[in-house]
Amino acid sequence: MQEAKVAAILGAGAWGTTLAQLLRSNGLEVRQWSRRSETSLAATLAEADLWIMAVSMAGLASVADQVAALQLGDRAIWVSATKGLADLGWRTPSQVLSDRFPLQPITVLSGPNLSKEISQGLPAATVIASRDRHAAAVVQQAFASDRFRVYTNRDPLGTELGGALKNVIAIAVGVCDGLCLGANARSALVTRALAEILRVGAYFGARTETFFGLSGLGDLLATCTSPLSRNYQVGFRLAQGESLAAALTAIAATAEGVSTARVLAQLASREGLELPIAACVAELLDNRISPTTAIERLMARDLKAELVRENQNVASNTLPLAIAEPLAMKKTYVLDTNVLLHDPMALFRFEDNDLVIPITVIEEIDRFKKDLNERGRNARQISRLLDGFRSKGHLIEGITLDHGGKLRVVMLEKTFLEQLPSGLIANANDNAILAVALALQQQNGQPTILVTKDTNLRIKADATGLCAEDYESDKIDFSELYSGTAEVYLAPDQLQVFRREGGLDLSGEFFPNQALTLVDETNLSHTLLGRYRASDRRVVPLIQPPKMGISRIHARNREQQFALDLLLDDNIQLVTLVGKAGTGKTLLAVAAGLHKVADERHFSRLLVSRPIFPMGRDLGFLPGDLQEKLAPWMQPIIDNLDFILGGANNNGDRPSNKQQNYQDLMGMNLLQIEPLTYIRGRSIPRQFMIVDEAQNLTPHEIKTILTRAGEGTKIVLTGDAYQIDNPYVDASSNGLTYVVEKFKNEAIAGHITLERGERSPLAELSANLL
Ligand SMILES: NC(=O)C1=CN([C@@H]2O[C@H](COP(=O)(O)OP(=O)(O)OC[C@H]3O[C@@H](n4cnc5c(N)ncnc54)[C@H](O)[C@@H]3O)[C@@H](O)[C@H]2O)C=CC1
Ligand SMILES: O=C(CO)COP(=O)(O)O
Repeated sequence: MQEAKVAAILGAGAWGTTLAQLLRSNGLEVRQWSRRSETSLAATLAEADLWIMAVSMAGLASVADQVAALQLGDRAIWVSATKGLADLGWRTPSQVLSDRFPLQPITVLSGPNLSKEISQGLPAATVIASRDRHAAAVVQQAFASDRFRVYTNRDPLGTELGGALKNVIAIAVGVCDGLCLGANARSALVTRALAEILRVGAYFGARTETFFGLSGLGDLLATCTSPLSRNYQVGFRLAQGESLAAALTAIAATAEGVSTARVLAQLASREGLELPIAACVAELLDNRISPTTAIERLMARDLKAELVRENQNVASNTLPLAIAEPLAMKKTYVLDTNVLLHDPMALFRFEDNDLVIPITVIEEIDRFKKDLNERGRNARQISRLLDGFRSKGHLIEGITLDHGGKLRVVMLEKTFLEQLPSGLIANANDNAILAVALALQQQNGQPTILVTKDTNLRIKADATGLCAEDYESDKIDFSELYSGTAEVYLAPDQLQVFRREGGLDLSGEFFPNQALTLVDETNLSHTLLGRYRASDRRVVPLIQPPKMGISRIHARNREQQFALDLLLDDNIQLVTLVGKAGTGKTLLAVAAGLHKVADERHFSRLLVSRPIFPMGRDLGFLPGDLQEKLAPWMQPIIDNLDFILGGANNNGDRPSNKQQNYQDLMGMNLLQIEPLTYIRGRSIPRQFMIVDEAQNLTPHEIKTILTRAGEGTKIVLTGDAYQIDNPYVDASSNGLTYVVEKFKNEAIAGHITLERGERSPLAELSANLL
């Protein structure tokens, strides 16, 4: 891990100065700039490892523009320490930065951090949030000390929203305290404010959990309970009868809540979000209501329930009980054919909401019921389920599902089609489904949502004013996918113990078989590699491949070493390798499989398979026998086998005497290469099975394969979640992603995400850019 040595801080107010103090005491060279300083912006930023933005929101975009104009390259890591929300486009500070510096790593620093306490040396904790784990770790190291505890987080958006929104609430609480309304009122205000913050977070797509962390609840508590908060002081002074201008002059510093309240009021009125506290604060700041009226208005709101389940289609069982306004009404979800064909159990995943299946969907499902593939099986399962429901009543009238929602089949009426915009052809099935959903929306008192995996139908729905959603109940947040690796910082003597004793007890929280890089905390370039053994909570060394390599293949980077370790361990029955093209995932899997089958004879056969989805345009009719027809799809596997068996070394050089070829191995029954379709339905004992391109499978299809594993079989799933040819899955909903998440707690499974391309600089750049 790179270590930050020089930091440039933009902004010389209370926060910028405190951050400079923290970094200097950690031994970093710190340069500070403000709009009034003599040193130039360019000189401040040049060669610095960290660029820290600590100016007020009002100045952030213009300072960022000045930096961008300097064109200083994209090496430095940005740290955004500003807490606010831009009035144009409701952008957060880090989003304003990433608009201008798309190639630079961007991190957010936010938490309960009243600068005065920190500058006095009192203990505090904060969060460094970033999608870029490496950048977050560098910034974490730079700031962390025995009085400033730094946590990382992967939700910069939620982290920033928590920091920006609590400023508005601090003004409200300042008013409440200024009016001497007591502790009960203050607690009620802060708690209901959290509901408001959650609502804004949900609107922007931030993670709910983040708002219960340091940058959310933590900062809310700090700012709403300390008179050191400038925002709180503004509210307090307003309650005393001071004007806003007088209050701001008195505090002589930035109170971001003033502009953020106005931005939120705008957001609430334009987007229909219910943000009563922010709206009252905005009116109060603009002198449109008095402090007393603001409080009265909040108290006089409609009576309602406190806790509600978020009624959402999206993995709702994983959402905590959210403190949110009741969504009062049930929703009607109209299901498209592809949703049911993708997951017949979708019928049970919409909680107590009502479900509608247009008759066109039933007709479409009927067409697939004879298919001998996954889709056919799902079609038959839906028919069986619906047939079973008939015992509960007439489907046309609606039957009540176990969760309390109603399910009904709706006929297509002529009048429905007549309501479609004239540009849409009335006899297309998609449009018939759209017509039913639109008609229900008009008839229904409750919100109506079309659920479809067809992007174009969602666009059409949008264009006709109908709300549409993807079906997401089996989606995993791909950006949050478990990587299988972690870094652990240890004292030098612990590393010595690990080396000497072949293992070390570890106290942290790790997943079984997680690959660990043990870093010497006194010398970050000194590292050792190991794997976490959950049974006795120890990190143990990786399996050492023979000097000759595995089928003459050598790991070229750390992730490949981790992958080989999992592939070579016979106790691990399921290995998942995710990585873009050129990271070596298939090559390593095939090399390990050949080694295990041909050299160690641990498995009776290497079975390599991939689902058949044409890349790009379908090749159409192909001449030849079955093997010849399938050759284009299986060729990438054959290329890997040729590479290994041809004896090529990692540099592509081949020795003159050619080794066995893959046909010899097939002749000896040690190797089988088959499309996945032929493998279903079999039991697969004592085989080393590789399913390549597993990202093209649905979760259900992968389940079918894994449940076929016989005694002594090892299954390796490889794939690239960004290269999906199956139109009904995406990076988050495909079977490979699903398996990685579902198996991460299991001792018989291991996963590695390979990031580094090893094919060629061109292949690496193309995989990243295109
Ligand atoms: N003071 C604190 O305890 C903390 C503050 N923050 C955030 O850090 C940011 C800065 O806060 P403070 O340093 O406390 O405020 P401050 O009022 O003490 O300093 C503001 C800084 O921003 C600069 N600035 C303001 N308007 C500008 C413009 N139009 N163009 C260029 N520069 C401009 C000022 O020159 C000054 O350097 C705010 O977003 C605040 O919410 C975050 C955590 C803690
Ligand atoms: O963000 C802060 C504490 O975390 C500082 O709050 P004030 O800007 O209200 O002083």
